[in-house]
Amino acid sequence: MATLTRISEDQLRVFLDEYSELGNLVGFAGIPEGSVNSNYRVETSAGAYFLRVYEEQAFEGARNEGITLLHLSAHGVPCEAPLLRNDGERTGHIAGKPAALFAWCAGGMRCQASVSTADTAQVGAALARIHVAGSAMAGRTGRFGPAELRLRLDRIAAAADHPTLAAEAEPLRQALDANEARRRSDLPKGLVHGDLFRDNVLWDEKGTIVTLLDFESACSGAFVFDLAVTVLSWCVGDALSPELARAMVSGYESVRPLTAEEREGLHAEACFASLRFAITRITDFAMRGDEAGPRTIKDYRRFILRYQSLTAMGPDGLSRMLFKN
Ligand SMILES: Nc1ncnc2c1ncn2[C@@H]1O[C@H](COP(=O)(O)OP(=O)(O)OP(=O)(O)O)[C@@H](O)[C@H]1O
Ligand SMILES: N[C@@H](CCO)C(=O)O
Repeated sequence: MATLTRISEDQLRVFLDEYSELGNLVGFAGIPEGSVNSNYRVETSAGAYFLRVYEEQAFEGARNEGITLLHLSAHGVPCEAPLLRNDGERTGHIAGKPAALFAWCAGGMRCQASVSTADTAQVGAALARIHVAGSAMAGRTGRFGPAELRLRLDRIAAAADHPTLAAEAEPLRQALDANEARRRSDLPKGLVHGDLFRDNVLWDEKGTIVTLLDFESACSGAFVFDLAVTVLSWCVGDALSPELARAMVSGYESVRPLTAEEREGLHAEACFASLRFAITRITDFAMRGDEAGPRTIKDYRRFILRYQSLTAMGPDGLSRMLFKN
């Protein structure tokens, strides 16, 4: 989340000493994007780097992200593994927190207005590549399952200083409970990214994906849940765009065709994804103060609207929108 952990130059020098061939430290600055971790751009005489200080994960969780990235990048997924340290690890510590250093990836993010069907097709195909490449990996259990979301709802309901937010808790809880009863348990599962939003994909000037970012939420889950997250984050301007969403699904299926069960299960997974992000945006953005300095605030109400529009559309409406047959 921007720069919750402030690091000193001395701490950074000690951290960088654990790597070879990084040259001398030239400068560093916090990055305002991101909601969870403290991120820095670090410049040395050898080049630019991205430093991620993990705010919500113990060392093993952070290390696991590095191992996942190493596996995926070796299997054709456009992503960067953290740099190798002198101790043979890819994760270390700074300011008492787990931390990893990545090559700085030049590339731009898409704003929603500029997203094209060619883009969503590419993102869909890249997501499917993660699913295919990660199918052999034993992903860890996710941190945003229904049980964890209910705990967050308890915190929201108890937020006496945020009465408007507290009032959102009960309807969200009822929606979550009703939707849980509809989710299929027989969907194909494996490693999912879990958070492939527009700010987690960098593009070059020719319109090709440079890298996928932020595998911190990567875990074991239903592939079609991940597809639902990605459709909802890339294909909604004022409303879900049939063209963008169809292109994303067909890009996905060009690499990994969906099963009949996945097509049927997509609506309940999309509703769950909408509730997941509505709830975490309340706890991670709306309920947080400005202790992390300037940062992007993401509006939870946009995901409540997505949930309402999916409910109005129903499973058949979503299928008609996404699938030709
Ligand atoms: N290797 C990299 N090179 C260049 N920029 C990067 C790199 N990794 C991340 N960034 C930039 O930093 C931003 C925040 O990174 P990231 O998404 O990993 O943070 P986060 O705190 O986990 O945020 P969130 O979970 O909200 O996506 C990205 O949106 C991107 O702009
Ligand atoms: N990508 C998430 C934040 C990090 O999980 C969101 O847009 O709510």
